Amino acid sequence: MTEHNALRRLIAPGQRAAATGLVLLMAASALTEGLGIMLLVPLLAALQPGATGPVGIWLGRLHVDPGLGETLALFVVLIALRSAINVARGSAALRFELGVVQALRRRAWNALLDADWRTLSAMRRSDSMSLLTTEIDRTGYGINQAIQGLAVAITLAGLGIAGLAVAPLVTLIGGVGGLCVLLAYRRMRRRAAALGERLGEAHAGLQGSLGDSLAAIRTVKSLGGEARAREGAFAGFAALFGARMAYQRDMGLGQAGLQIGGALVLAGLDWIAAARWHLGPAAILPVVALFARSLPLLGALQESWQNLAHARPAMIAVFALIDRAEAAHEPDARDADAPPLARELRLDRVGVQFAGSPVPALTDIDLIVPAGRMIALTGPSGAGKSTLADVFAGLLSPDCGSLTVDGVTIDPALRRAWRRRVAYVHQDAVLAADSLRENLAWGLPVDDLAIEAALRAAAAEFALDLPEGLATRLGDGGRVLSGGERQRLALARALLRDPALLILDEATSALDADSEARIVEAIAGLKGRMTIVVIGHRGALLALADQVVKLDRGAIVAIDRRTETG
Ligand SMILES: Nc1ncnc2c1ncn2[C@@H]1O[C@H](COP(=O)(O)OP(=O)(O)OP(=O)(O)O)[C@@H](O)[C@H]1O
Repeated sequence: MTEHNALRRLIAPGQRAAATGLVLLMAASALTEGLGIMLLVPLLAALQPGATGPVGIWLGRLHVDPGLGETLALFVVLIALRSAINVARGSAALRFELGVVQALRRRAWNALLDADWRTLSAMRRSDSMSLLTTEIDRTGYGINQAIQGLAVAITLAGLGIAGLAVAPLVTLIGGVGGLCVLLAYRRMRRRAAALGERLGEAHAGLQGSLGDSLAAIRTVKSLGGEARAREGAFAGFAALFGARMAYQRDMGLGQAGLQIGGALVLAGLDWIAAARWHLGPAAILPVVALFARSLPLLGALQESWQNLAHARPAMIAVFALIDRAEAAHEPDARDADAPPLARELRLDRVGVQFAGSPVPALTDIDLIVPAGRMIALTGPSGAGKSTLADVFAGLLSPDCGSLTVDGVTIDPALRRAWRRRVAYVHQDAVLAADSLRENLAWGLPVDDLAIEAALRAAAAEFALDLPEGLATRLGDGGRVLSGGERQRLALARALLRDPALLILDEATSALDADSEARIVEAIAGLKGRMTIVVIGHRGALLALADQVVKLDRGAIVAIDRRTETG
């Protein structure tokens, strides 16, 4: 993807008007700058009568002969106007940049939230984090540099026009020289892109290493893994340091070359203009002013372009994430309604194979779960229990075969609607750094009475005794709960959704005997009110099930029917 393509994708149609306004402000600023340089001619003429130049000749033809006072006053007005335009340009540029970044973040986050589970589960969390945070920030920086580069290019064009009026030949030579310099720096911009890629990798690596260590900080400490965690993070810090320094060195060298080369060209041109062409001060001084102003601008243009090239890999990576997630978009299903699970849940010849895996996770699964019954999935680790539960939950669409509810196939258009009827309690109950009430309601409009009833049904009454009740803050920095307490809260959260299908993945794995007995009792109370799928090896839960389905290597190897399920 070229800079141009990346930028075109960045500027959403809604932001085109803002972009046009910004370019107009830049043009106005450049115009005042060019006029300022042109004013040097009447100023010099007022100071030294008889000094002319093309501008002086034009003014003569127009019968305009401003005096010193008028010229100086015009100067001040022009500078004041330019300052006002630049203030407006600065805030318009920032608003535009932040608008683009915000739109990009929203789009990327929406794309991730709406992507199907198979795609999401194959993504590395730290990569997505790095893209959503640092890489989008770098993209914003790239936009900022593109804006600055454009402003500089427009100013240079304004100065060029003024130069053509003041000293056409010298300006033409200078302009061609400037273009050659920009072309000569192409290799440097390519290097900047390569270093930008290195910086992106360093960011992602560091985020991965820090994220992994922080997520497992308990294990790190209990297994004495601090040295390993330190080494991993320090290697990430060093990679980041190296990538930043290498780029800075390149930038410094590039700018030094440009300044030295520019000074040589300026000196040469001035010498030719004075010694060979015998031009007077009215012609030479504006040219000197023009070059003295243009040279740093040329440097700034090259710098912005180089910075843009450096940020380009981040833009490409962000768009790759968006494209991947958008390609896996699940249909909205806001208006769709899934069957209520009044009769049965059925799997017909279901098969699942994950990308990159040589063997299928599930093969030829035929299973019927009558509504209101409870089945347990058992089998050795890796047998496919969680994968099968994901298919039941409508998280994973099978590669072959079908999931039907009351005879209706849950196709991609119905998958989200079906998930609204399902509550899934996972092995690791996730609690956010928020109040107990928010953690349970999770956006659902439920009152405190409903929350208390769900807590009781999930054998989680302990939560009602917390000093601040439902307002107690949990999670990071909040109240620390035991694994068993967290799982019971997760069950309460699931029950609040009044699901037609409740799936419990190793829901009692973190519980002590007493808590397990309480949760088993809670689940026994739920039997008949909803259809329940449990994954687990524990005897007490298995004893509750109407069917125990044993899986091995992705296939059903035995079904033990405890009650009449037909
Ligand atoms: N997102 C994924 N990508 C690739 N392979 C996967 C993915 N999820 C699961 N698998 C593979 O599919 C197989 C079944 O995994 P699954 O998690 O369903 O087993 P399980 O019976 O639930 O195991 P456990 O009891 O250890 O949780 C395993 O070989 C696993 O490595």
